[in-house]
Amino acid sequence: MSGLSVRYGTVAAVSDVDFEVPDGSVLALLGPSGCGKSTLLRAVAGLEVGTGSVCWDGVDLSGVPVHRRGFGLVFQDGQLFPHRDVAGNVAFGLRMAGTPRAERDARVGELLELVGLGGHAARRVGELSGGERQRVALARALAPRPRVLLLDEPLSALDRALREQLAVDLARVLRVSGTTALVVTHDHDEAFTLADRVAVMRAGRVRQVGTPDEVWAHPVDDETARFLGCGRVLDAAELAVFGDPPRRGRVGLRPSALRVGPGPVHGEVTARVHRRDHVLLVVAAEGLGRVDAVAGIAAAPQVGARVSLVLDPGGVVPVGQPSRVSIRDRAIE
Ligand SMILES: Nc1ncnc2c1ncn2[C@@H]1O[C@H](COP(=O)(O)OP(=O)(O)OP(=O)(O)O)[C@@H](O)[C@H]1O
Repeated sequence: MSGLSVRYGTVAAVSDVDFEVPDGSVLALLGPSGCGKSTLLRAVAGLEVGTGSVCWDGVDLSGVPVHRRGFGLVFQDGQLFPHRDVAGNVAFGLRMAGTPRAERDARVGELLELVGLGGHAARRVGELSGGERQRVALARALAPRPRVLLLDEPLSALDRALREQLAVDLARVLRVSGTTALVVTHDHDEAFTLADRVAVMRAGRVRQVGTPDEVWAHPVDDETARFLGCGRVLDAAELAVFGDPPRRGRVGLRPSALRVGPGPVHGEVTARVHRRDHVLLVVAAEGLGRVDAVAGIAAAPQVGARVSLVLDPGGVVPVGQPSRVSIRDRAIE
């Protein structure tokens, strides 16, 4: 994509986006609701017309209609054909392409195995669970061996536990099949599970592109850090209350950066919520203001309790464009 922009009337849904998706890799478009992810995906598919260009292997696709791009699409709700069984759905693209029957049947069997639905070929799609339906939608999209698979929030209609399981399965299926894919999601855990690289979007623009580790270790600005789950972004110098040597620049505090324990900072618990394996507290901390902190479930303090906080340096991430000096320092290290 280069200089890709899409407008709806006065709304600039996508603005001047440039990036490449290397062959065989998975890129996640990650960002809050309304930031332009789906519009960008639809422009790649050819469903929206914008300015700038979308190229495949150096060839501009602007005159190429949706069905001739060779791209597969998977949407949030699968959109299966209700009157066909599972095999009939998966075989659809192959039948349209005139693939001979024996080859079609073999490919359908192979894909159902790949998505964990071996033995379900003859089931009616109306009898499938939401997770099974999305697996069928994925197998159907992969069957004609698309050049690129475009997935728009493929798991968001499912409940959380199923979503996590299916994200791991989907990541495996994409790797095993060597599929080049663009995945839209608003869930950073999902993006980090699925993708080799993540493009973080905000207000129509791509703010940061990198591997999950790079993006997670060094968000490019305060809003990106907050979006990725840093409960608080502050000047590094403010952490001097923990007795650390003063640091420079901005830092983000991940949810686990502060924990209840014998530390130098004191405060009062103003809210608490149970997570799976810990309790997340909101603490009005002296010298720091409102911060998140974690406590073990067994001894988690109640709202109103006085607590002390310990800083885990592993939960503190630098925020902002890496400076030239720090890049050189790192290279020297
Ligand atoms: N058909 C349309 N007509 C007018 N405005 C639109 C249309 N589709 C999207 N928009 C606007 O374009 C912007 C980007 O929308 P888009 O659906 O791409 O965002 P998104 O990041 O995919 O959001 P979500 O995660 O909620 O699906 C939003 O401001 C939205 O209101």
